[in-house]
Formats: sequence, C-alpha cells, structure tokens
Amino acid sequence: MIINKLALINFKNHSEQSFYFSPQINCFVGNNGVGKTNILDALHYLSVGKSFLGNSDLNNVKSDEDFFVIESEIQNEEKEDIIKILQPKESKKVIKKNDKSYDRLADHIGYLPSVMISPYDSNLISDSGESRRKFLDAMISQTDSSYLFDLIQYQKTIQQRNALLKYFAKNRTFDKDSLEIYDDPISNFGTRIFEKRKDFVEKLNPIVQHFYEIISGGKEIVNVIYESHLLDGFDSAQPNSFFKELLSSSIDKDRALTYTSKGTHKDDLLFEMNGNSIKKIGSQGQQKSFLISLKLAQINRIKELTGKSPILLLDDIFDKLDDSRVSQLIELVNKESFGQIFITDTHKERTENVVRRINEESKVFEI
Ligand SMILES: Nc1ncnc2c1ncn2[C@@H]1O[C@H](COP(=O)(O)OP(=O)(O)OP(=O)(O)O)[C@@H](O)[C@H]1O
Repeated sequence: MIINKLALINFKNHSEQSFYFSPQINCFVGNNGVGKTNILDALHYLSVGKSFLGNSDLNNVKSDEDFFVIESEIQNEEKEDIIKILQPKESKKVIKKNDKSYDRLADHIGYLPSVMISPYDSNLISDSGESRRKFLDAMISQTDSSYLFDLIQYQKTIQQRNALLKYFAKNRTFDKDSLEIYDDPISNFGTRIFEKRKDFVEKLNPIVQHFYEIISGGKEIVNVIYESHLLDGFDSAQPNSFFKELLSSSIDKDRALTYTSKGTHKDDLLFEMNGNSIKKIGSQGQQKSFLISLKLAQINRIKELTGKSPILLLDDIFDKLDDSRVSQLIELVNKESFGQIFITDTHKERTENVVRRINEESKVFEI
C-alpha cells in the first residue's frame, strides 16, 4: 500500500494542505509547532480512523472551524482507492472508501496497516498496563479482524458483569446464577484473546531482541514477556474451563471490589533489560532503542501475517539517539526494506544527510 496523495482541510493547524508523496521516503521538516506531527497523525487516522495522541476527534477540528477532512489516494496493488475521513463538529465521523461509507470502523482496520514511532512511545514504558494492552491489541487487530471482534465482545460483557456487581452492592443483594450467565461468553472470548496474545508476544520477542541487538551493538539483552492471570494453570486441552474457574474462584473478591478482578482485561507486558525492568534501569537512549526495536518487530510481524508492508511513521526519531545508534537504525531501515516511510524532524540538514545515506527515492517537505 502506497499513499500517493494526502489532502487536509481544517485538520488541527492545517487549513488546506496537499502533499504528493514519494513511494519510499517522505520527510516533513520545520520548526517546533508548525504541524509536522499533525501530518503523521492524519496518516494515522487513515490507517485506524483515529488520532494516535488519543485526542477526541472534535479536538482535531481546526479552532473556529466546523469540520475537518482527511482525503487520500492510496495505491492498492493495481488500483487506486480514495479514503476520505470527514468529521463535522455537529455529527458523527464518516469514513469512506471509494465513496462508500463503512458501517463500522472495525471494518477499515487492517486495510492500511501502520506503525508509528514517536516520543509518546515512552508512555508504553512509564504508564499503567492499560496502555501496553492497548498497544498489544492495536498490533494484533491490524493483522486479525476476528481478534478485534472478540475484544469488543469481551469488553462489553465485562462491563455488563461489572454493572451487575455494582447493582448487587448498591441494593445489598446477590444472585450467583445471574452473575454466572456471563461466565461462558467471557471465557470464550477471553480465552481466544489470551491464546492470540500469548502466541503474538512469543513470536514478537525474538524479533525485538534481534533489532535491539543491531541498534545497540549487542550491548544489552532485552525481553518482552506476556503477563496474564491465565498463564498459571492454563490447559490447552480444556481452554475455556480454566477461565471459568478463575471467575468463580474470585467471586467474593469481585463482590467486594464491585468489578471483575481476574481476566485478560488485566493482562500486561513486561519489558526487561538484562533481567531487570527497563523502566527502572534503562537510560533514555536505551529505552528509546528498545521502543524502536519493539516497533520494528511490529512491522515485521504485520508484514509476515498480512503480506502488506505497513506505512512507517517516524516522529522526532533522531532525538536522544547517539550518532552510532542513528547509523545502525538507518542501516536497518535500508536492509529490511520497510514500506513507505514518513519522517518528521526539526533539523533539515540532519534529515537530508540521513536520507542521502538511506539511498532511496525521497521527498522533503518544508512545513
Ligand atoms: N484543533 C486545532 N486547531 C488549531 N491548531 C491546532 C489544533 N490542534 C493542534 N493545533 C496546533 O498544532 C501545533 C502543533 O503541531 P505539531 O505537534 O504537529 O507540531 P510539530 O511541528 O510536530 O512540532 P514539534 O517539532 O515541536 O514536535 C500547535 O501549534 C497547536 O496549537
């Protein structure tokens, strides 16, 4: 998939902008705050229908305007598709492919896979498990639409179970049978989610290690470890029954807490360097190298599973990396022949130097 053209109207600080892209490398250079990251965010919208910054859609409408439009021409093998996202201030967001609206956003996920590497990635290390779960879910969803369906159903059912637990607490009543109605759907959806997450992380980890070794010159060993309540005692011969046991053994605790305390909604990823938490012992540069390795491994898995090269969005990537790590990274990008790449940087000369070394067709846009 190659994005040939991007046109923005009233998207964040961009009133009207069009770009005709190189199929290989595209750089946006300019001072702080001119809207370089916003362009990557628009490309992220094209991929997954929302901002990578987690902003609400309405916040992305340019101040004092009534709507935004992101429109693009995308080379999809032999044909060109038009993807259009329209967000009016007064009504729902519409995503169209070749003039036909999608019924559900989920149907668009996977069409144009993307991987973003940005300064905000450090939140993956510093934040709570929720942001790592979201990252894992977004990664698997881009390669497996049934995963996204299971995830949506699982989350809905957990919400219903939690609402019932709260109802019981509020009305000082309890009915075990009504609570157990949720055991089957939760364990069915949840077990599938668990198995896919476990498998995905097991295959991702050696690739992360491989990339980290290249970027760091083999200085440290990193590990991505999947953590789940389901790991201890899970029996693949009877997959669902273990989840059900987990739910029933925590009923008393759940009643006291008024929410479901055990399940895949509590999963996490552990990031380690030389056997210790990378959050505790990793320097900023080491953490950044780890996150880049994680994202490059994500590209690798998406390519392997879907046959599509995701677009690579690199926001301020060169910041905080020393020269040798930048060189290793460039060599890697060169060797691995990633798909179409979009880079932002405040230093025009640095970007131009880097791009020259990559030796691919490129365009530099001054914003
Ligand atoms: N809804 C909006 N309406 C108008 N302007 C907006 C809106 N949302 C964000 N902006 C503006 O976008 C600018 C930030 O853009 P962006 O983060 O893309 O900059 P950047 O060029 O990547 O900067 P840096 O080099 O600092 O990362 C800010 O000036 C901000 O005020």
